[in-house]
Amino acid sequence: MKRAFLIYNPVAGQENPATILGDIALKLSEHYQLTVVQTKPDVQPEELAKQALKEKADLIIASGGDGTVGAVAGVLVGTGLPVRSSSTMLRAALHPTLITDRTCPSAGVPLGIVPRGTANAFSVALGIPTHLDDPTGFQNAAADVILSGHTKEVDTALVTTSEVTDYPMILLMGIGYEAEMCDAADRDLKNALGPLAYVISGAQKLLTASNFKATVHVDGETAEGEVAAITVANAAPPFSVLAHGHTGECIYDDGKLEAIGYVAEEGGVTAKVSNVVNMARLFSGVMFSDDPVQHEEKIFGGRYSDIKIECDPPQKVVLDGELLGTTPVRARVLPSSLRVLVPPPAAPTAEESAEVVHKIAEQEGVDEAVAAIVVDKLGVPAAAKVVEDSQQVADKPVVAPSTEQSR
Ligand SMILES: Nc1ncnc2c1ncn2[C@@H]1O[C@H](COP(=O)(O)OP(=O)(O)OP(=O)(O)O)[C@@H](O)[C@H]1O
Repeated sequence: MKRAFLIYNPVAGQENPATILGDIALKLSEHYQLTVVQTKPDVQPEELAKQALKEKADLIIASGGDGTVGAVAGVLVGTGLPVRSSSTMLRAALHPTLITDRTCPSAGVPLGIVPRGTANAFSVALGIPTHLDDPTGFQNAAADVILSGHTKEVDTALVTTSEVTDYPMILLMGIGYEAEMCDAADRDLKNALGPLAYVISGAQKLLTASNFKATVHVDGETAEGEVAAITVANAAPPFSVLAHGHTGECIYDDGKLEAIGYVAEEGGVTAKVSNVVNMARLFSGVMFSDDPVQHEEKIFGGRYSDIKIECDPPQKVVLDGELLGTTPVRARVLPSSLRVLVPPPAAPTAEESAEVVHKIAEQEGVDEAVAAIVVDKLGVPAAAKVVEDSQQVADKPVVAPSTEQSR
């Protein structure tokens, strides 16, 4: 029987861990030789995860908030072979400065997650069910994801501040307003209010928020400016609006980090109030509103693999919801470095299958019966991807060689 370790933080979230984890442990024990261990104020998840690896764990499950999940994930990053998949090798070849020894640590021992925290941002970003999705069926849903064995390789990053070197990041780091907000949302406030704690602490911080000068070095280029907040994100749930940048998408498996700065308006008290009100909406308002947030002119940023940020005056850095240290800070992406158990994709419906068969038949000029055999062999998702890729090639504007030459 394979060995699984369940590492849980008893003080995370608002629910009783025994109720949730008892059922899940029972279900997992039917398939794994399961060891359940609990974090303590002086026994951190990293230590327990390292011990589990020493004991030849085939699977490590983290249960708690993003702090616990991130700490266990950090130990699992790169537990596979130095360079594994062809895409990782390709990225290593394209970005030789990314990792100094020119190898990418690859995903190895898979990470299972039983989200029991306040925000569970990593689980939400990856589509892993949380108790907020389904309070009654949560135990079953969480165990089913783990038992499905379906994994996804995701990027992570290493973050270095004045105080720590190469600290693993799974979600995002915040500098400025967001860092102050997370720092102020303490355990008692989170216990009492849940996710609302971040909104309350955010509101408190609005009163004292101030702008700062930032110098940002990204993939060999440098930019400078006055900002109120900077976010560097690897993965982010939809409600972390700023982390999604101006593209509206934070992609956790593209080998890049989404860096985004909130540009502070020049001016006096009115401008400052307008800044902080906008930030409040960006960070928290969307949790309670369906209104789209208009933030296009307020932000700058892009996707990078290596980001260095210096601030004047130095700013707090919050990483994955916990205070990490102060600027200067550097974040480097580690592409495809963590394997996570996620829900398997939903089986395609009969209509979806028929549509793909129809498109392949049309595109390739073959009979639908022949197309159906191809779709059956490839599987519907892979066949749909073939159709999509050929469509993209067909849609690309073609520049005639004669036009090029005549310029
Ligand atoms: N047994 C324990 N007793 C007290 N504190 C603990 C214990 N185990 C872990 N911690 C602390 O819990 C924090 C991590 O909490 P975690 O992120 O898992 O949950 P959360 O704060 O409820 O969730 P979220 O990050 O979503 O707000 C760390 O600061 C860690 O030191």
